[in-house]
Amino acid sequence: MRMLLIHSDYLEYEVKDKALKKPEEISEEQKRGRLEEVLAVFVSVEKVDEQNPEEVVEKAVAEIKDVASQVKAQNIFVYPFAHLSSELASPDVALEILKTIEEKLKEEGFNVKRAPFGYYKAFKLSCKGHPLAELSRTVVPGE
Ligand SMILES: Nc1ncnc2c1ncn2[C@@H]1O[C@H](COS(=O)(=O)NC(=O)[C@@H](N)CO)[C@@H](O)[C@H]1O
Repeated sequence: MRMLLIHSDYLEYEVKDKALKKPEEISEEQKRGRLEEVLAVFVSVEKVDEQNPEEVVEKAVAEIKDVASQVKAQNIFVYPFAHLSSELASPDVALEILKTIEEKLKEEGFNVKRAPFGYYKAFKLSCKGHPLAELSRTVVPGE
């Protein structure tokens, strides 16, 4: 799994068209979203993650918690992003992993939104620009 973490003044998105034949079913409310003072986490779930989804979720949540505590972010945006890797996991596996990351972060007390899966989306992001505002993390099962 590859993650790009951007500490931002805000992240907002608007769903446009379907990017998969069968994208995640979403409500009218989920077609737009915005969070302020947010740690935006762009996530590419990779083929290798299919070997042990539970482990990779655990590692990803630990990394996100670590960065969130460093930048003092309580709001987290989990954003599916298929452009950080050329070895993508299947959509079904990727969606399940992203949903579980969202759930675990909520259990940890964070205010979490997850952007809809399988859609082209317009988004606006305002990176804060401090030294820890742009970070990347890679987690894989087994190592
Ligand atoms: N492995 C993945 N990790 C993260 N997001 C994914 C993954 N696979 C699919 N998605 C989601 O599905 C959308 C489309 O995925 S995609 O791989 O780019 N596929 C396409 O664009 C298809 N139109 C052609 O393959 C992405 O924008 C993202 O929302």
